[in-house]
Amino acid sequence: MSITNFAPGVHYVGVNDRTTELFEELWMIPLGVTYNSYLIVGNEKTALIDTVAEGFYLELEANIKAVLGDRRLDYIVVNHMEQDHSGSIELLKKEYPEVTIVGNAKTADMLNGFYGINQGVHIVKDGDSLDLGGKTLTFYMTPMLHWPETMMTYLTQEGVLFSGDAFGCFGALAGAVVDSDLNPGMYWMEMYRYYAAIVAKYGISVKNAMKKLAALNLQYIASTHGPVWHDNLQRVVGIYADLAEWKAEKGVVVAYASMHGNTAKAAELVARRLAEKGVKNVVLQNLSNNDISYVLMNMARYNGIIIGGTTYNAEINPRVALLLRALKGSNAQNRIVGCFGCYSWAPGVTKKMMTALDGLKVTTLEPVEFKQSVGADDLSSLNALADAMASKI
Ligand SMILES: Cc1cc2nc3c(=O)[nH]c(=O)nc-3n(C[C@H](O)[C@H](O)[C@H](O)COP(=O)(O)O)c2cc1C
Repeated sequence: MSITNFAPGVHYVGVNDRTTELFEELWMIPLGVTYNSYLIVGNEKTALIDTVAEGFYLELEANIKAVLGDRRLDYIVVNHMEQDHSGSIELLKKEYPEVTIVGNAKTADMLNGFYGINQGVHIVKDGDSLDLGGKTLTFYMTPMLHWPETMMTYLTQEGVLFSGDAFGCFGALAGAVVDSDLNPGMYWMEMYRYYAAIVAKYGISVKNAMKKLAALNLQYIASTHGPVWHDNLQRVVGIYADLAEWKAEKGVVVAYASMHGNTAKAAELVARRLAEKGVKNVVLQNLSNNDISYVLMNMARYNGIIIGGTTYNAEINPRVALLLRALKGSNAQNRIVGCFGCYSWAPGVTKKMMTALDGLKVTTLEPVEFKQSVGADDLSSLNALADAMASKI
């Protein structure tokens, strides 16, 4: 077998994207991203598991043909309809007009809605199988991971779980595909960041999927983004399980936005006090030059969060507001949360900040608000905030 033919009859035919700046036009991907696609060659039939973003079609087609030669492509299995995975279906149908697309009823609705495809679609439901001749694919519905139609496909004979976006991570591949053939070190934080940005809201769906698939004999987890996991399979499952429970290490993320330096100064003072109280994992992040996914990554990793914001035209600083919305949207829980804010003529920003997090299952600390710059009294309040955080995490 070769480095891309990682199990009998299982071929990696995906692509690297090292040119897109923002994944989903939202999240920075300086280490790139992969769009994974897998070709299963059975004794009678062949099946492609997910495709790639449209812009990478020609590379996918070449990868497929390098394996199939003139052989037919019989099925395209669609685990996830997001365009970075479904984007090449239309072009593949032109190349292989007899191909059947396999998905669930929700997939069929999206195939029609996004691409006008409503012929040659085979609908599957939970537990259905497809026999390729010596290769059996079984389909498990795993909705809201992270769209309604997401499902996973299990190849029984080789124990490969094609998991869709679940267990995925940012980071392009450098030649090797399976973790046994590479140093996985760069992918761990990219996995936290991917989860925090894309999956965090759906921790329940992660837990439901894990319960449903618990009895499967997993030799490989082949997601749509990042390496295929084999040697580190249990570690990857453990990371996703911990993140789904919002389990965290002891540490504090201090994230702030400052226009003219006063809030920034307060953030540095809070970080210093946390360190003086023995907190070793302190991360200080300026929201003006940190992609928000890196802040969310640290908030998924550590159990303490302190957010500093200025008043901006009677509202929360827009960058802080965005972070608060993302944190609320990810259904963050099991966290100790504090905030500090500043103003020049109208107090009240910290009340707005804490209200933005209403409903989250988090422990909140007494907020600190100061006028214009940090005075002696403000410093003791900021120290008290840091002391309270240090004692609770
Ligand atoms: C564009 C702009 C809008 C502001 N709007 C308000 C406001 O509506 N109410 C208020 O009390 N202060 C307002 N301020 C003042 C700041 O909130 C205040 O000076 C704060 O200390 C700024 O912190 P910084 O030095 O970290 O930027 C505004 C400042 C700027 C630059």
